[in-house]
Amino acid sequence: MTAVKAGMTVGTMGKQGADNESLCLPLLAKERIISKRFKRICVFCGSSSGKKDIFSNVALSLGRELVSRKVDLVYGGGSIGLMGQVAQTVHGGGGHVIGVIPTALMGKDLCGQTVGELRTVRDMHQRKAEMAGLADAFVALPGGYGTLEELLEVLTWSQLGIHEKPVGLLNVDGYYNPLLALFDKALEEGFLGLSARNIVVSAPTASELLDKLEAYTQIHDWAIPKLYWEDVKCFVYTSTIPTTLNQGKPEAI
Ligand SMILES: C/C(=C\CNc1ncnc2c1ncn2[C@@H]1O[C@H](COP(=O)(O)O)[C@@H](O)[C@H]1O)CO
Repeated sequence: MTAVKAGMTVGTMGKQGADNESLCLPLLAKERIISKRFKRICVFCGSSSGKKDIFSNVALSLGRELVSRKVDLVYGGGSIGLMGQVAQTVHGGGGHVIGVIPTALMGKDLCGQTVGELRTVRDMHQRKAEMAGLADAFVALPGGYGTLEELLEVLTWSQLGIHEKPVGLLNVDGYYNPLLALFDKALEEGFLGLSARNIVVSAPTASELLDKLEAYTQIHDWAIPKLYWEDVKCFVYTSTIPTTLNQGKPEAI
């Protein structure tokens, strides 16, 4: 049997085989769509909800989309703002949620009531390494400094060849247009190469963005020898952080 294709369903493949796509199509609306590529996606997003309803609406739709594609959520562990809305939607829909939170941010006053599996880490650096190592792709919803910092780090690491995981901007109501314009300016002024500019995938809706991320392949115009990055452990990853589920035993990812 060939690989599962985007939009193909497990039930469909079982009944008819993967090669007959035309017979599969009528079943798409009824059955769950399975992501062929991603087991977990890391979502960076605001610890606030923003002023417009559309930010929350798209956060909820991203959560539902992850559930329907059977993709687990990795995120910053808080239950406040858009972070909480995505996490509660995935958890409430039966999806698996992994929150990664520094000890200092734990506690209901700062991060709210968390859902799913919680991994506590030392600091913000360890958190980003943990989140990045766990995920197969990254999505940034609207957010502030924290979101932008997380986004720019995974973009930079992709540019340097440390990982090849797709990175997507959920450009809700044009929120990221100024940042995309700045990336275009950086390309125009010679601070970004074309292949680096093309790392950024963006779309206005969750389903469109996830479809684009599924189809993404990275094109390098130059290569850094892999060996050079051997010491960067976080993308070649085995977690040893005690979790609420493994009760302190190291867990191979
Ligand atoms: C100090 C404040 C809230 C702290 N609560 C947070 N809980 C969990 N994770 C957080 C929190 N604040 C930031 N993060 C991480 O950064 C991203 C959101 O930051 P933004 O500045 O709101 O965009 C998010 O992805 C988290 O990983 C009160 O300000």
